This record gives sequence, C-alpha cells and structure tokens, in this order.
Amino acid sequence: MSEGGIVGEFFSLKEEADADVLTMQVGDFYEFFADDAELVGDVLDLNVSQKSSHGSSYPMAGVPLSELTPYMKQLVERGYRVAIADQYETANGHAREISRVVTPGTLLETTDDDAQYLAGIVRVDDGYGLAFADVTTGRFLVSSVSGPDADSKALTELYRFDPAEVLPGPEIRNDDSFLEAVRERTNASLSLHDANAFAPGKAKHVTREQFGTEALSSIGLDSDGNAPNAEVRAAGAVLSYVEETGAGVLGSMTRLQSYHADDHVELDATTQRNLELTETMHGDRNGSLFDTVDHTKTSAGRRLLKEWLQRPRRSLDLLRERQSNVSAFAESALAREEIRETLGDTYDLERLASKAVSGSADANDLLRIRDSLAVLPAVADSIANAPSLSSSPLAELVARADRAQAERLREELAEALADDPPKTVTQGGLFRRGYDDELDDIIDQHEENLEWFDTLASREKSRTGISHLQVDRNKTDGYYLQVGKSDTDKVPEEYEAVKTLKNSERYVTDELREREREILRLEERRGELEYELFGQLRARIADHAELMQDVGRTLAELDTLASLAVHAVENGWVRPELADSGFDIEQGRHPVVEQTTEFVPNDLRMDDEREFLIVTGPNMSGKSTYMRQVALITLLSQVGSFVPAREARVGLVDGIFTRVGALDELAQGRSTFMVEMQELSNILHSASEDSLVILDEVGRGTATYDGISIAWAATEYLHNEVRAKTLFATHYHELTTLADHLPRVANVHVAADERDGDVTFLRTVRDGPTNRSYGIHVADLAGVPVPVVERSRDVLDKLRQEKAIEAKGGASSEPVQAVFDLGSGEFQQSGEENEQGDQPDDEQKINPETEAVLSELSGVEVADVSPIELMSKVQEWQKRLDDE
Ligand SMILES: Nc1ncnc2c1ncn2[C@@H]1O[C@H](COP(=O)(O)OP(=O)(O)OP(=O)(O)O)[C@@H](O)[C@H]1O
Repeated sequence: MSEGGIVGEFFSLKEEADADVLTMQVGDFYEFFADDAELVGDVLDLNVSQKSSHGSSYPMAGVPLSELTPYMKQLVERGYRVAIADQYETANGHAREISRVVTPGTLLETTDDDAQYLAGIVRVDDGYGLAFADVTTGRFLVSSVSGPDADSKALTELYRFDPAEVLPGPEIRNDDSFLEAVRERTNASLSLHDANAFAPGKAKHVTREQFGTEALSSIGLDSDGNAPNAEVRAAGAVLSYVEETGAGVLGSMTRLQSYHADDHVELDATTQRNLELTETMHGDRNGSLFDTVDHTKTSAGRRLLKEWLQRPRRSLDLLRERQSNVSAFAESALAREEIRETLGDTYDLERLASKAVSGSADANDLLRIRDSLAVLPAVADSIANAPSLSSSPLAELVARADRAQAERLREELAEALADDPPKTVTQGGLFRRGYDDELDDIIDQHEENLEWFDTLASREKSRTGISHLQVDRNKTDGYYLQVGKSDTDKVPEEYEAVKTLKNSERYVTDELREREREILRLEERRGELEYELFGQLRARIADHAELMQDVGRTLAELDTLASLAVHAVENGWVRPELADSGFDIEQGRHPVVEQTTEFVPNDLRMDDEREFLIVTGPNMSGKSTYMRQVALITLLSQVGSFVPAREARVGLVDGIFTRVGALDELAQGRSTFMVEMQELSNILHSASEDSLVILDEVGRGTATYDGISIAWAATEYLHNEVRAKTLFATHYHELTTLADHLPRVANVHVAADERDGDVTFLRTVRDGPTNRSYGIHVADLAGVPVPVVERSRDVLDKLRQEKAIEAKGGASSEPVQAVFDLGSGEFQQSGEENEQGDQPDDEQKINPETEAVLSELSGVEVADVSPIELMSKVQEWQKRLDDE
C-alpha cells in the first residue's frame, strides 16, 4: 500500500488513533478513505468515489466541514468510536493531527433528552467502585458497593444509570460472565481504557487535580497515605478518559458527588423492569410510569423526573420537603401554571454549560444561556407573590442558586451580544455597539466606507454629468462604477475600464480600489476581533459552569415538582403520610392502569401483626395489578410524589423486590424456571425486614408439587427469617392455610362472582382466602374442547386427594408442626391424626370413593348453591357412601 500523499497521511493517523473510524480534514471537507469510506458509505449512505494516490486507487467519501456533526453523531450512536483529525496551518504549509476521539460516552452533540453517562467500574477485594460522568451536563457521581451480593448491586447501579459507555477496570476485563451481565443490563459499549489510569496513585492524583483535595475528603474519599478507595480509582479513570478523548469538557465537571446505596430504595434491575418504570416490558416508553406522570416543560426537568423515579429515596426529611413542594404547587394552580409557562422558555442550562466549557457553544447558545438565566428571577417572583408557594420550602429551593451572580452573568451577556447574531462566530456581527471600543471604531470606519460607496453614484453623477451611472459590487469584480454605453464619452480620465458588457462599461478608480481594500481589511479585522472577543466571553461564561448548573438544576427541580403536582391534581392523587413501617392505603389505584380503565379501587392494610399477605383469586381477577399498585404507590411515596388513593399511610421501605412472570428471558438462553429461581434467590438474599417483596406465582414454572413446596418454603423463610413486608399471589390454594399457623400471614383474595356458570370479576380485594381458580373455567371460555375440560375437572379432583404437606413455624414463633391434607383441605397438628407415627399406613387410609366425596363436600361453596341442589348433592353422596 502506498505510504505517501493524503491517503498515506490518513493511514498513518489511523494507525495511531484508538478508534474504529477516522475522518480527516482536507481543506473544506472531512474525508474518509479506504475501509472507513466503505463503512460510512454503508452506514451513513454517503457517496463513495475513488481517489487516486501514488499509483493506487482508494475509496473516498467526504462531508463539508460544517456538516460533520450529524454524521459523526450517527456513527457514535451506533457504537463506533470516531477519531477526528483536524488540519492547521504551520510555517511550512499545513499539518494534521487527531484532535478528538468521539465515543458513545463522550459525545457532546447529543440531542437526546436522556442523561448520557460514561461509567468506570473497578473491582476490589470486598466489592466495586463506580464512577458515572455525564459529559453533556457535567454531573459526576461516585459510589461503592460491597458485601456478598456486591456483583448484583454493581450491576443494579449500572442498570439504573444505563450508561452509554463503560470502562471496565483491569480486574474485570477478563471476567467474561460479568461483562456479559453488563451487556445484558445496559446498552453500553465497553471500552478498554489504559489500565494505568485505574492505578491507585495515578487515579487519585487526577481526581484531586479535578475536584480538589477538600472535595475528596469532604465525602470521605481522601484516605491520605492509604490506597485510595475503589470509587476514586474509577473516578480517576473516567476523568483521564474524558481528557484523553479530547472532548474538552473536564471544566464542566465542577462537583464530585458521592452517594451511598443506603440513600436510595434498592430496586434491582428485574424490579425496575417489572414495574415498568421507564418502559413497558415490551420496551415501549408509552404506558410506562414515567410516561404517565410526566408533565414537565423542559428537557432538564424530564431528565430529573426520570432520575427521581429510578432512584427513590429513603430520607424522610427530603421526602417530606418534596411533598410540601408538590403540595404547595398543587394548591396554587394559577401561580403554578404561570411558572410552568415561564419554565417553557428555558433551555438546558446544564448542557449549555458543558458546551461553553468545551468551546463548542456559539453566539446563539450564549443567548440561550442569557434567556434561561433570566427565568430564575421571574419564577422567584412568582413564588414570592403566591402565599402558599412562598411559605413552602420552594422559597428556599429557589434561593439556593446565587441569584445575584446569575443576574450579573445575564447582564454581561445581554450587554455583549447582538439579538440576532449569525450562526458562525468568525464573521462579525455578534456584538452590540458599546461593548468594545476597538470594535466600535472598526464598525464606524466600516460604516463610513460603506456610506462613501452608497453616495458615490450621486456624487459622480453630479461631478461628471453622467446620468446612467451606478455603483455595484459582485464576487469577481468587487466594487465598480457602471456607465451606460450612451454616456461612456463623458467618463473622466481617472476611470479605468475593467469590463465591457453589452449595454454598459464597468470602471474602477484608485480611490475606489483603496476604499474597497479598506472595507475588506476592516471586515477581516472585525471578524478576527469578534472571534477573539467571543472566545474570551465564552471562556468567562464557562468559568461560571457551576453557577449555570445550579440554576439549571433549580429550574429542573421546579419543573419536576410542578409536573408531579399537575398529575396529582388532574388525577385526584393524595399526599401520603410517610411512616416508619406498615401500610394503610384506602381506595388505592394503579397509577398507569387507572388512565385507561374504569378502575376499581382497593385497600391495603399491613402492620406488625400482618406482614405477609397471600393473595388468591381467579385468573384474570386482578392479583398482579393489585400487587403492582402497592409497589408503585410505595415507590411514588418515596419519590416525594402524591399517590393514587383516597388516603394513604405508607411506611418507608429500604428496597422493593419483585418476581413476576418472565417475558423475554428465554431469548437470553436461560429457562423460565431458572430465571424465576434466580430472582427468588436474589430476593431471599437481599430483602430485609424493611423491604417490600412482591411475589407473583412463584413455583409455577415447574412440577406442581415442586412448585408448591418451593412456594411454601419461601413463604416460611420470608415470614420467619427475613420478615419483609410481602404480598404473594398464588394459585396454590394450599398455601392459604399457612395463615392459620404463621402468625403474621394473612389471606386476601380478589373477589369474583360466579352465577349460572358465568364468572364476573369484581376486582375487589377482600380479607380471607378463596379456593377457586376458575382456571378450568377460563379454559372452557377459551374454547378448549369439552372432553378436555371435563377430564381436567376429574384430574383436579383426583390430585386434591393425594398429598399432604407439613407446615413449619419459625424460630421466632411457637414451633408449629402441622399436616395439611390436600384432600380435606384442612390442617391437623402432626401426630393428631395418626398416633403411631408421622405417616398413616395403607390400612388406615380411607377408601378412594369416600375421599372423593369428602373432597367434593369441602369444595362446595354453600352460599353459591341453591338449597334444592344442595339436598340432591347430599342424597347423592349418601348413596355413594352406602355403596362402599
Ligand atoms: N382494580 C381493577 N379495576 C379495573 N380493572 C382491573 C383492576 N385490576 C385488574 N384489572 C384489569 O384486569 C385484568 C387482569 O388483571 P391481572 O393481570 O392483575 O390479573 P391476575 O389475577 O394477576 O391474573 P392471572 O392470575 O391470570 O395472572 C387486567 O387487564 C387489568 O387491567
């Protein structure tokens, strides 16, 4: 392959670039060559031509300089790392050098509202250190997880942040199963960053340089003399990666925030998916909780609302403050709508701050900063003028950002920039008069020269007596005097002819040339000076990145709180009373289902004596909906939101764990039952007595008796050992009898009405068990052939007669040894029914026909059967028993 020329230069730059694709500036174009040209031809649909260089021919594709961004963005969003080599002038011509490698986690040009995190993760002996940076907003967070389930906690954090790019530390790089799990839970591309960047000494140095020693020690991360914490190693690696890829945004990372897993309600990845927080199980945004409650006016507000839903909090003070703010907004409709309208005029200040820092903000971006800063005093006034807002913590919230400094910054921009500046920053026309003396002087001179040209024609006409004379300008000839053919004889001698046209002649004069040169000189100087002044202004604004972030964050928070209030008011939600534990929800509803259905509200009561609810009820009756509704009301309460209920008292939880039917796991190569058991195992390990556990049909994926046994044992364990607040929906009615033996277990059921063979779902949750599934009824309704339906009824009856299960009380309660007889549906204390031993021997068993009669007897719903039918049943049973 040829080594010389443009293509040779491209190849050698490509060799040094740590990137999938290189684009190189050649004059006014960014060019791609060889394989890279083929790739962009395919992926971006660019035209590919051939370029001859040193005797060979290479595919070539290119885009004009100003159009690179959208193409580069598309490539990066598809997971490619794109290196950009820029051309610059040198004493002997020009040279080219890679100025930036754009990766999914360092793409500044995103137009997506969502946060875009770059994550670093480091494994240490007892856990993981994590760092998350959003280069588009300057957010930078670190955390660590430890303990026996550190793996799953680390993966949960990754799922929560859903980073665009992950930098795995040296200890993880070869751990294929961990990396596979990262891939499964996130859409991130994994990038290998220099292992040295994760080294303790280097990482600590970089992190200190960025945030200062004080910031590190204030969050307990500066372990002087010792090896730094794992999160510092992750943070250092992320920072050096941002620096190395050349995004130029380090300056926007103004604040190091550390969070502890305990600050948030634990929501594992499965639960976030099951509860359909930000997308439905089918991957749609529509129909998610976020989509339902989002009424925000700004993209920063939307980002924050999503973050709040994904990271519910545990601090009572913080939640009460948010509640008071939502409440204040809910009560002041007029002021709230005024504020929301004003917020609608803001731009994304956090993102604009990053653009200013990276030097990519143009004059219009700075105007957006100016206009958004102006919103803060306007909303502060609206808050001050509305009594229920000014007496709420909103007054304090809006005072958090330094308003005086924000106003100074706004004024500086207002005084500097023209209202309608051009898109490019090199042309001039950006600044107002009075901003800079030299610039004013240039503009005056420029105007004076333009004026000279404007009046030239009339001056010349009266001086020379030529009537057909005009002054004009075009690209090739510059300024000229144009004289009609009929008047050319009147042309004075200083006129120098430059072009002959059909009906006229063009001339220039020395003075005209001189003036023209002056105009060009002034225009060029103006462009240079404005560019320089603009760079200085942008840098001064960038120095206030932290202030812009504060203001942006404040406005986003107001937007989010107002959005929660709007949803509460429009849907009749109430402020839940937050308590230490337990639930008392009156007329609760499912926040999403209530939007599309005539919803039947339901109550929930759980306390120290009633911590475990077994939820039974026919198929399709609403068990899952009821349990999700409880989980979502709890979650919304810990976001600080109001909740869909008539009245609610919600005890704060440390985690919400769910296990519901798996949808798409088969595609990932694990059996449904395996996934079910992994999820159950995770819950049994992770939940605590302060957690809320939702189990839907545990054990269903295997043989019935295996299933019942597992469900049975899991119930005992959760009740006796974990003591989590649990709702467990099951079709194994056998489990309902546990309520008689485990002190804190209670039964509830979703009622259905069966009349003349028709089932009506009442959707009402009532105390007590139900022993009807109507599963066979649903099969019948679905058109399963009659012989199959009838045979299933027989089989069910038989099955009920066969086995017995033992219930165990917990260590904390009186031990209970009881035997549950599936045939009779009753419990007996063990030994009671059989003096000789644990198992009845064959002789002592009652005969099958008697058992069948007993079973039918126990299955009769007396209230549902007419007296005549009942009498004929009894007669039939007597006859069958007599026949034995
Ligand atoms: N309280 C309610 N008010 C109105 N509609 C409801 C209510 N609860 C549930 N539904 C509706 O009933 C349907 C079935 O609900 P759900 O899936 O919760 O039943 P299920 O008892 O869990 O069923 P299965 O046991 O078959 O899984 C859903 O379409 C849901 O929208």
